[in-house]
Amino acid sequence: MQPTEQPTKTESLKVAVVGTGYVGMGTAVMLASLGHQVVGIDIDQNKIEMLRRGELPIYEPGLEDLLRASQERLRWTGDYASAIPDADVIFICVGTPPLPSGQPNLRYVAEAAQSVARNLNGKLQVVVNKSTVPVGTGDWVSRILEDHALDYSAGRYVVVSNPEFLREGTALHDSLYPDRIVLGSSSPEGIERLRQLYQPLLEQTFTPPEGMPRPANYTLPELVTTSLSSAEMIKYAANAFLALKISFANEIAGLCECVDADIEQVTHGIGCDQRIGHRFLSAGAGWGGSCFGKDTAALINTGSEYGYTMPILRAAVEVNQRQRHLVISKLQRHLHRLQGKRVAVLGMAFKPNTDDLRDAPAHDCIARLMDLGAKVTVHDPVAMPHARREWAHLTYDEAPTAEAALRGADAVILMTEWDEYRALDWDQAVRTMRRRLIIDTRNVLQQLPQHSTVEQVGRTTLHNVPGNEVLAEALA
Ligand SMILES: NC(=O)c1ccc[n+]([C@@H]2O[C@H](COP(=O)([O-])OP(=O)(O)OC[C@H]3O[C@@H](n4cnc5c(N)ncnc54)[C@H](O)[C@@H]3O)[C@@H](O)[C@H]2O)c1
Ligand SMILES: O=c1ccn([C@@H]2O[C@H](COP(=O)(O)OP(=O)(O)O[C@H]3O[C@H](CO)[C@@H](O)[C@H](O)[C@H]3O)[C@@H](O)[C@H]2O)c(=O)[nH]1
Repeated sequence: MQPTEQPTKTESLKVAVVGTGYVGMGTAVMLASLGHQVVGIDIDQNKIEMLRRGELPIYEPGLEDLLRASQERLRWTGDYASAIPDADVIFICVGTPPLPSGQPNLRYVAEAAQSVARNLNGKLQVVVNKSTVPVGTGDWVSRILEDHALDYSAGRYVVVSNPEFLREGTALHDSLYPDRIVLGSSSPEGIERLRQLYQPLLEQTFTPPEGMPRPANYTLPELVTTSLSSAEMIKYAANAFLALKISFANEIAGLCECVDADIEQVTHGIGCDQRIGHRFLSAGAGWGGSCFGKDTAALINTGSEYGYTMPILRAAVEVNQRQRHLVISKLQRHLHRLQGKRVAVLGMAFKPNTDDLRDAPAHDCIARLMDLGAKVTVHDPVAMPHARREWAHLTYDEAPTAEAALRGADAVILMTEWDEYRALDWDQAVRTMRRRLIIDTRNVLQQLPQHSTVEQVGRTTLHNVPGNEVLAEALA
């Protein structure tokens, strides 16, 4: 490493981001917002065309405006040769979806690394792995670079693991205001270059983009530097712990239902202990999304490779599966046989503010309702078009609004806590239902609609306001 090759502290760096999914988009827009010159690369030409038009291929509130605002420092391409040779730092942000075995599919990482390798420029370039990958993958990526670089000279490029902790729906916010930045590498030069890249974040010297102010109580992020393998492990351990925390709340919620305690009161009470904290203790239909299921499976699988069992993590997964089934049990408790019953499902995305359907609890719920012969009507504020493609194997009717979904229904299952559903005039909406039964799997409803029965998670009370004859009949 020649000292002259290291960009100066204040210099804006040239960055290539490989993969323009949630993480690639978040990373690219964040780095452009910090003043770096960024090129995003994807093999999906449709995505590139959309991005060039200033349109987002993903749903993320507020991101489209910020994408347009940083347009002059951002460009998009499908051509590695036009992006990699110039880059000081290259981020690999491609998907690592689960294989049936639980192992993540590393095919996209391998292909991306090979394409990067063929376009390296022979000077010091830092290849950063941001995809979530099993421990040891960073070393493997180094070998791929060695094997495929046209002009390999040892030490000219280095690999750093920089795991990503953003959440979907708040990708850019989480990228700009992180709790920590983890950098794992055996290369001091690699760490130093990334420290320079992230300097505006670490010291919060950038001007917050419009519409995304710095949170009032925000404290500067910690820079955590580790070995490559520790950084890779930090990512999995963090997700596993969060999943575990939710599963723990769900397990306690089930017991609350047995003993007539209220999970909302219980989690508030335990969360006040700063050692525990309030976050990620919301009981509900269980966790889903593209990460928790995939990453817990991958960690358990890594354990198996070493003959090491992970009983706590296995239990967290088991509790999560049970939680999804409980939704239907609650419905059956009231409606018994579901054959021919009309059930409205509000919310398909795995959580609000995203159209991502990966491992969404709503999927299992709809599939089970279909198996049991129920007629399903769904509504989601943004995910329905996506579901037409992704969930073509499921049979359901779409409703244009939540109110329309409830009309004539024997029950409604609130699966995703979109604000729109919180704001719904429930009193009015339930009047159009055949039976006023609400399965609120996210404990959203604060006030009970008139003459209705509301089942929540971790709360035993059956809210049956007298006067609803149809409901009384159904319960008889
Ligand atoms: N989604 C999240 O919230 C999140 C958060 C933290 C970490 N992660 C991890 O980050 C990684 C990416 O996740 P994501 O949700 O952004 O994935 P994604 O599936 O949304 O996007 C991946 C993108 O990579 C592109 N791609 C695939 N192979 C390519 C190649 N050879 N060259 C260029 N582009 C290629 C795809 O076309 C796609 O656009 C995963 O490992 C994931 O576990 C995801
Ligand atoms: O108290 C809670 C919090 C979340 N969830 C559910 O947990 C899942 C995941 O939610 P969240 O963590 O907000 O979404 P993701 O975008 O999947 O983000 C997780 O996964 C990412 C990918 O690895 C990480 O980067 C993030 O740090 C990690 O929070 C969703 O189904 C939520 O409904 C609950 O049931 N209860």
